[in-house]
Amino acid sequence: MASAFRPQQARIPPALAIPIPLLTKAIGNLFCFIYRFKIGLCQLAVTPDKERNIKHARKAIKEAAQKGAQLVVLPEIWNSPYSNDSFPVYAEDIDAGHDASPSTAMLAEVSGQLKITIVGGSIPERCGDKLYNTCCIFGTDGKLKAKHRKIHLFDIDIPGKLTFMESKTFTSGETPTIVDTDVGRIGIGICHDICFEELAMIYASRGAHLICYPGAFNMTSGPSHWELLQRSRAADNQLYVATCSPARDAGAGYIAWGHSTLVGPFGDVIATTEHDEDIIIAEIDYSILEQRRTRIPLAKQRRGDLYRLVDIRRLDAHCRL
Ligand SMILES: O=C(O)CCC(=O)C(=O)O
Repeated sequence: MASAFRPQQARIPPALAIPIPLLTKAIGNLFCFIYRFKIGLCQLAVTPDKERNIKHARKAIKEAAQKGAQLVVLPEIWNSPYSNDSFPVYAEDIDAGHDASPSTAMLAEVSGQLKITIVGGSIPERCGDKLYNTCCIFGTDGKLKAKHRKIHLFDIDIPGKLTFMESKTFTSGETPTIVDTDVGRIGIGICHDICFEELAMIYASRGAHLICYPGAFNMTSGPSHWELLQRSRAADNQLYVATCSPARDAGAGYIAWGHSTLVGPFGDVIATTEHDEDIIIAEIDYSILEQRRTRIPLAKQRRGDLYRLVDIRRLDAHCRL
């Protein structure tokens, strides 16, 4: 989709056109992350066979890396069917080591082996007597960099259409998560977390370049809200937004909408897909963030004298703030 802001329409003096990208690249290098890279969004078919799901995800991650992706994102709940009956059965104790968590063991192994960053979708996590919907982020050294537990659980009741109560099994996470990686500063949300703009605003105020939302929207809210919310979070906050959904299985109890997408800081859809299995490979260029923020300086224009976002709790920050 074409961006609404075409370079030839810009009113920036020509003399500034070269220094801004150069300057921002230099700043990027200073903070030791890659400024321009490919992202891979693996829209995976998920089955009741956990072992198969893990093997299948591994294969997709390798394929994305072979196609040049330095950051790979997986879907929400990719190792288990999306159902309250399945979550306790498929849950893994992530903190108890690789034997107790074959799904994250695979992510650790493959991220280190391929030297890529992985935003590992989400899996049901068991911690004591609680279950969480948890995303693990792995660095290029294969180490777990951060863990995000879904903050806003998906409880919905639309009579005749969809009733789902995630809170029947999951406990909500208590901390927003922002992490410094080799591919920039990334804020993490899981699916319904995307509906809450305050979370995205906090990430933007803490310098996020990109927000990744593994998500499994459905046939009710998917058509009306999925793309709208991604574009809104990106345009409001002048950053990249990446989403990754499971592929649609029309026979499943919960039918995912699909349509994994990368949105740019202009609110423009850079790459997307339909509902079948797919691997999207697309380019991210952080110099565009500076361009956007310089041309429309929302941060400077914000009226802190009239309204203000209050950051009540400290972020679960795995970055240099
Ligand atoms: O917010 C929505 O409409 C969908 C959210 C969802 O499917 C989820 O959080 O799993």
